[in-house]
Amino acid sequence: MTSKSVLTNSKRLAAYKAVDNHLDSSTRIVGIGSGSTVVFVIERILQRGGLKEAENEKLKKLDVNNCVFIPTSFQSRQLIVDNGLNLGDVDQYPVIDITIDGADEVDDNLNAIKGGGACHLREKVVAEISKKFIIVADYTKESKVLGEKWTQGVPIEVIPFCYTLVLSSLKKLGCPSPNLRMAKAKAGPIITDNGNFVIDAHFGPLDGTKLFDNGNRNTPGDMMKQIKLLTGVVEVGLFIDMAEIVYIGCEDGINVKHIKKGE
Ligand SMILES: O=C[C@H](O)[C@H](O)[C@H](O)COP(=O)(O)O
Repeated sequence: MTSKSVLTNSKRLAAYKAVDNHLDSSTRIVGIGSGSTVVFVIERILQRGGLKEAENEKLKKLDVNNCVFIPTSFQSRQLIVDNGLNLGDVDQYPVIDITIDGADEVDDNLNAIKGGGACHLREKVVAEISKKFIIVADYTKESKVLGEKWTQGVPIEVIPFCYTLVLSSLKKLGCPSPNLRMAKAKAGPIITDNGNFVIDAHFGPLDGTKLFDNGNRNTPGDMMKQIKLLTGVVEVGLFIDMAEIVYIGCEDGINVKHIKKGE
């Protein structure tokens, strides 16, 4: 297997495991995260619903026609609609049974960096109203300290009018070179699903060794609060203490490990 297919396989393994362990006949309202790993969540849901063929497996059936799927981005909405699943929104379903989402980096305490695809605002809303929030990721995402592996920076959604102010506020907060995220096939910055910009701010490993004048430290939780308070910031891609369980597809292409709250 090439390293690319090992990676893809580990995403698939984690996604399948989460769907198999947590979606059953009582599941009704399902939040669908965004990104490349979530594609396999939908794939497994379709297999479990008998809408897509599964390889050599007798799968426990899922009554997908009785489920409603809540998207976290344009991409996840398309996944839901294109596959003929029932689409809902947070205003119709203010409480969600379970949400499965990807992450850019996850630590041992189940804190995560998200927003590599600029979807973290809606992802956070959906996660927050979910009774169960589950993360699925490949082995490259696991780390001891957030910021060790995802070095492109914490994604921060900002109001366009405020981006220069937020850039300078982030420098004052200790980020040497925050970047306005630029689009690849469009001139200028990327625009989120909410019409905003994204700034990526790398503060180094968020290991708690730095003490700010206000008594905060550079822990994921303190950084989340401090960044969120900056004028112009809409949402920060730090998900603190939100996930109940994280599934990580291993590099061997066979096993899936999990990290569970309280274990
Ligand atoms: O904004 C994007 C989301 O937070 C994704 O869930 C995250 O970037 C992980 O994506 P992927 O599964 O493609 O690594």
